[in-house]
Amino acid sequence: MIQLHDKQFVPFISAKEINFAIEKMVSQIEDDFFDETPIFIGVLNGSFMVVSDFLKLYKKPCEVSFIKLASYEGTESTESVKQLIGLNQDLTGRTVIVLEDIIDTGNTLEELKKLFKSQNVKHFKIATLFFKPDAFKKDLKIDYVGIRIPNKFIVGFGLDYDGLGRNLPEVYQLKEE
Ligand SMILES: O=P(O)(O)OC[C@H]1O[C@H](OP(=O)(O)OP(=O)(O)O)[C@H](O)[C@@H]1O
Ligand SMILES: Nc1nc2[nH]cnc2c(=O)[nH]1
Repeated sequence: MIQLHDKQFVPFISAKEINFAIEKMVSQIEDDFFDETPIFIGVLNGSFMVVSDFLKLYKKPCEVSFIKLASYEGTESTESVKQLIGLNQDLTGRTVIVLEDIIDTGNTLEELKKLFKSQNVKHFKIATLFFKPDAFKKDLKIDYVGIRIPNKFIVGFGLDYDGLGRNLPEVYQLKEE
């Protein structure tokens, strides 16, 4: 068990399971886009670890860039997604694959779809390491999912609780009171 600020968390997903899920996503995307040079877009802050591990395993030509969006405060979604750093690159005609650490309510995903709609890309795909199907409220497609998880707050592997926990190499779940 670990303590971050006022809350306790229990081990949930090991580093090995995470690596296995990322390997699976890499091989699906390599197969689907073997004749393209995709540009992977990480959504900061949370995605930095999944982007890093994903790219180390991706063996075909590719590019990477980041945008910064945020909606979560404490352990709750705020419903309003703020764009803190935008796109600074022409994506016309490109294959764009967004890499997310987690899709929860889908508010961030909806904002991402809006953001990229006007960009005239060739393909636009969404890949997420973690997905909470029971929290997802949108009628939007998610193209690649690493691990489906229950609707409970998690930390580690890039995900934080009020700033702490992003550096943990495995994932922990909020302990029931
Ligand atoms: O589906 P949603 O309910 O929108 O949740 C998903 C978003 O929540 C997290 O970001 P957060 O807003 O916590 O910002 P951070 O990445 O800087 O921690 C995560 O990185 C996703 O972008
Ligand atoms: N740390 C963290 N951030 C999130 N953003 C959306 N869902 C979550 C979650 O379960 N944990």
